[in-house]
Amino acid sequence: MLVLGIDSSTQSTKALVVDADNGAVVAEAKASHPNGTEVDPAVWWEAAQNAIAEVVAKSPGRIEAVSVGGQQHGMVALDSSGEPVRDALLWNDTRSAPQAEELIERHGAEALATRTGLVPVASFTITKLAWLAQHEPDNADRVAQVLLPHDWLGWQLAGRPEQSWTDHGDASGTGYYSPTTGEWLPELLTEAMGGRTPELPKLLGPNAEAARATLPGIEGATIGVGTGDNMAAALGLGLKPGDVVVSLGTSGAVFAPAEKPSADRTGIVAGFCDATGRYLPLVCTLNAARVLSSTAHMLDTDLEGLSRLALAAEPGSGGLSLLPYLEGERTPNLPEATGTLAGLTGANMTPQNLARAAVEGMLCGMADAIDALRDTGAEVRRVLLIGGAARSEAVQAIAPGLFGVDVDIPEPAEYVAIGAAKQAAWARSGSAEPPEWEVAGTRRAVGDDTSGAAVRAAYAAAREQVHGI
Ligand SMILES: Nc1ncnc2c1ncn2[C@@H]1O[C@H](COP(=O)(O)OP(=O)(O)O)[C@@H](O)[C@H]1O
Ligand SMILES: O=C(CO)[C@@H](O)[C@H](O)COP(=O)(O)O
Repeated sequence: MLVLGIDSSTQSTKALVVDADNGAVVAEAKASHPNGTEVDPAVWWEAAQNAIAEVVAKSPGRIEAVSVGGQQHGMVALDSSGEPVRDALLWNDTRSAPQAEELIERHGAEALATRTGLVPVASFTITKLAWLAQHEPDNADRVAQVLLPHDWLGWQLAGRPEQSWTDHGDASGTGYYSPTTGEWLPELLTEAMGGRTPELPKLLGPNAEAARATLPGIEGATIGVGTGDNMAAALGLGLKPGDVVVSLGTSGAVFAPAEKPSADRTGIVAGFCDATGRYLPLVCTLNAARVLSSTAHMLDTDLEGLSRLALAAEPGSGGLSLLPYLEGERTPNLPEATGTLAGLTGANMTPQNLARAAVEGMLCGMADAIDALRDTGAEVRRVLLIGGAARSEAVQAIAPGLFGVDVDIPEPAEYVAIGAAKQAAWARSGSAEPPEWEVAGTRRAVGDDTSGAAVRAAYAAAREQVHGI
C-alpha cells in the first residue's frame, strides 16, 4: 500500500510517497514557501498542490492515504465563508509579545502552565488572536473559526467540508487546550479575543480517519488527522525513552517522548502532546538553520563553504561568541533582541572564526535546551540530529562536544513527511499502534572538540553581559 506524507513547514512543502509495508520512500517532491512571518495560507495550498501533483506523477501506484504535518502555532483565522480574514501570523512572528505578557499578568505563569502546559510567548496561537482582537478589531469581528496550518491544509484536501478537525499534538500548541484533560479551553480563547467566540476544529484521536481526499490525483484517499511538524518528526523517528531530538530547521526544536504531561512554570519547556496519544515536552528557538545561511551570505560563501571555514577554526572560535538572536528570540524569551558578536579582537576576526562562532552559537542554544529538558525530568541517553542544518558537516562535528552526550545522525531524510506518511498508514490500517518502520543508516557523530564546556561558558557569559540572563 502507498501512502503520502506532507510536511508544510516554514520554508517549504515536502511530499513523500512511502511504501506502508516498510517505510521506504518511493517518490518525493518539494515546493518553496515565501519568506516572512505572515503569509497568505493560499501559498501553502499552492505549494502543496504542486508538490502533490509532482509526487503523484512519480508514484508507482495509487495512493491510499495522506496526512499533513504542519508548522505549529500559526493563526489561520477564517470568516463565515471559510476565507482567511487576513494573512496567517506564523510561529516566528513576535508582534504579540505584549499580549503574551498580558496573559501572564492576568492569570500567572504557574496557573497557565498547569492549565495549558504552556507559559505564553509570542509564538503561541492564543497571543496572536489577542493581538488581532486589540489591533484589528474589524478582522476579529469576522472570525468564525480558528485553525492551525495543518488543520487548514487537511480541510483543503478534503474539499473544505462543514466540519474541520485537528489532533491533540497541534492543539497543545495553541494556549487554549488542556493536555491533562485532552479538551479545548474555549473560555481562554474567548477571553483573548475580547469576548468573541469563534469555533474550534473537532479534536480527533491519533489514528482517526478524518475525511476522504477530493484533490485530483489522490481522490478518495483516507486523510489522517495530521499533526504539528515536530510531532510528525517524533512519529517518523519512532522515538524510544532516552532519545532526544535536536531538529535544526528554521526553528531549533529540542524534544523528547514522555508518558505524562508536563507543566514548566519557567516557560522554557512547552508541555505539548505528541501524535500517538502521549506527550512531547519541547524547547524551541527562533534561530537555527538561517543563522548559518545568513553567516554564509555575510562571508560571501555557500553552506558548504561555511562548514569548511568553521572546521578550519579552533574550538571556541578564537574567543568569539555569537548570540544568534537574528529574528528576536523565544528561548530565552527576548522577542526584541538582535544578534551579538562578542569577544572581537584584531587577531580573532577571521572568516574561519566567524563561521565557527555561528555554528557554536546556534548549537549552544540547543545545548541549553537539552539541559532544560533534562531539568524537567527527561532522560537524555542520546541526541538524534535532524532538519536541514543537520546536513552540515560542521554541525555534525561540533554538536557532540557542546551537547556532552552521544549524537546520532539518522540518514538525512524528511522525517516530518515520513511521520505524516506513517500517520496516514496508521489511519488506513486502523491498528492500535502506528506501524514500526526502521530508521535507515543512523551513524554516530564524531566530535572535533573536547572543550565544549568552556565554549558554552563563554557563550553564557556573553549572554549575561548583554541581556542580563
Ligand atoms: N548542508 C546544509 N548546511 C546548513 N544548512 C542547510 C544545509 N542544507 C539545508 N540547510 C538549511 O536547512 C533549512 C531548511 O531546513 P528544513 O528542516 O527543511 O526547514 P523548515 O522545516 O523550517 O522549512 C534551510 O535554511 C537551509 O539553508
Ligand atoms: O514553533 C515551533 C515549535 O514550537 C516550530 O518548531 C514550528 O513548528 C516551525 O518549525 P520548522 O518550520 O522550523 O520545522
